[in-house]
Amino acid sequence: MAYHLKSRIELCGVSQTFSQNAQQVQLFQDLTLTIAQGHSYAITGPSGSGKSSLLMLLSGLAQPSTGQGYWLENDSRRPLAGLAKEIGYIFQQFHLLPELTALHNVALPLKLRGVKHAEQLAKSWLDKVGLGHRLQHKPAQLSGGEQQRTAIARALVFSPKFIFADEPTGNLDSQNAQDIADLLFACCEEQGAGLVIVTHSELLAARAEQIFNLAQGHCQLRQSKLQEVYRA
Ligand SMILES: Nc1ncnc2c1ncn2[C@@H]1O[C@H](COP(=O)(O)OP(=O)(O)OP(=O)(O)O)[C@@H](O)[C@H]1O
Repeated sequence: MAYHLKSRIELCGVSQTFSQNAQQVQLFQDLTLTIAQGHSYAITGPSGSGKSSLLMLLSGLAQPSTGQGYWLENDSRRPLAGLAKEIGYIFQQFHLLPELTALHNVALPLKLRGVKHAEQLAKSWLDKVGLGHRLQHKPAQLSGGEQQRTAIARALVFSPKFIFADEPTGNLDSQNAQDIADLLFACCEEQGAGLVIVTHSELLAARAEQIFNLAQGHCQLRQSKLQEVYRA
């Protein structure tokens, strides 16, 4: 795939500060990072170092305290907030809609995009994540791992350009974890999605083309199998 055809996400000189108990906590400062469609990335680091917060910034779901995030496509450079319809996000806490069945949770992003046969497609994705027998169950009637797999099906069902996954295998046994990792990396390799995974699992991180480590406010490239280097 040619360099200029890929969408990219750039964070330029980004800082994130939170107010906690009347104190300012700075998670990271002057962070610059680029990710590209069709490639896979893992973010590792100690608990509380800001990995989930960084994922929210990269996806445009949160705004940095200072600095800018951009979405570059062809010759255009747009604010990251405009990326919302193009991304699949797997939240650490799943965020399934409690009143909807698994089938309707997964069909919802398709319906919002006006896709025909949304429920049929949603069913095929629930089959892929091994939940073909849980279509009519609501989130409260599903185990933690089943909720996680439903959330993964919901994030992948509309072939997003970028997939952001916060601890996507955290609640799964080793066989399910491997199956879900296979599915995520297949979306990256076969459908050309960009994939960013936050994980404590070295096994999962090792499958990504680049591994970043976030610690004490700094994000360092730990390992790279990429030929092309993207710079913000
Ligand atoms: N909206 C917010 N308001 C205030 N503090 C926040 C907010 N979001 C995150 N934080 C704080 O930022 C720090 C980093 O949180 P974050 O969830 O990004 O870390 P993490 O590296 O993903 O952790 P873990 O590996 O335990 O999931 C935590 O101390 C958290 O309390």
